[in-house]
Amino acid sequence: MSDTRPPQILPARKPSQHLERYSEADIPTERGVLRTIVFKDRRTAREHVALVVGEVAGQEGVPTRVHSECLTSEVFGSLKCDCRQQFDRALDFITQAGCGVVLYLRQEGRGIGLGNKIKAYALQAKGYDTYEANRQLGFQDDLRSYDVAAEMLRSLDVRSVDLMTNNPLKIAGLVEEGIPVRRRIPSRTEHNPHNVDYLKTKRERTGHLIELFAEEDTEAKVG
Ligand SMILES: Nc1nc2c(ncn2[C@@H]2O[C@H](COP(=O)(O)OP(=O)(O)OP(=O)(O)O)[C@@H](O)[C@H]2O)c(=O)[nH]1
Ligand SMILES: [Zn+2]
Repeated sequence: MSDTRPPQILPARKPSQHLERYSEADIPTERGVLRTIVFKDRRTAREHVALVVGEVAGQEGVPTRVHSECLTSEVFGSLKCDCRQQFDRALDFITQAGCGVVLYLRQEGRGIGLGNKIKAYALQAKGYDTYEANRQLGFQDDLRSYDVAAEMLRSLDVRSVDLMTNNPLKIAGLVEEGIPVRRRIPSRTEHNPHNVDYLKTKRERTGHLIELFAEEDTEAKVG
């Protein structure tokens, strides 16, 4: 039977006046070479980064992670969240596939900033969960937006993405900004005594599609 639905017309988008593609270079890393492209947001002066492997321009279904900065886990080794694991998994994936993009967005603490995230952690130590702590500080649960990510992907001429995430709101956010998401690649997360409540809260309150694995499971599988 023929499809009688009208063709889907996507709104024409003007090139961004806010985002400048500022600099790029190849960086050798322990996983291989990452093409590193820095974008500057003129509104906020924030520098966002695209890490690119292989040829992504004009491609459909490019393996992509849209990652939000988490200094505490990525640099300090905090066990309170799963951000570093997700970031490492994404870099593993694109370097092993020989193709893909990891966007590193400077929206620390789901957009509230580092200082406020640490205030939220202090409240969590008193028993508030991750979202209640944000509310206590006068913030919404999640202040992130995906317009910058969409602009970066358009600048790279990525046509559609296979998105590495467990967060349905992230998929919806990108689609809303005009980036077709062909499918979701689940991001495996191991829990520990410090992050298990955080992960369960994300699953219950914002519908994160998290399958919880104990660290021992992974060790058993890897070992
Ligand atoms: N405000 C606040 N931010 C947190 C907390 N724990 C982690 N974050 C931040 O949450 C963000 C996590 O972002 P993502 O890695 O994109 O994770 P996500 O939205 O859960 O989705 P996926 O990882 O894609 O499944 C980072 O910016 C962290 O700094 C917390 O307890 N409070
Ligand atoms: Zn984190």
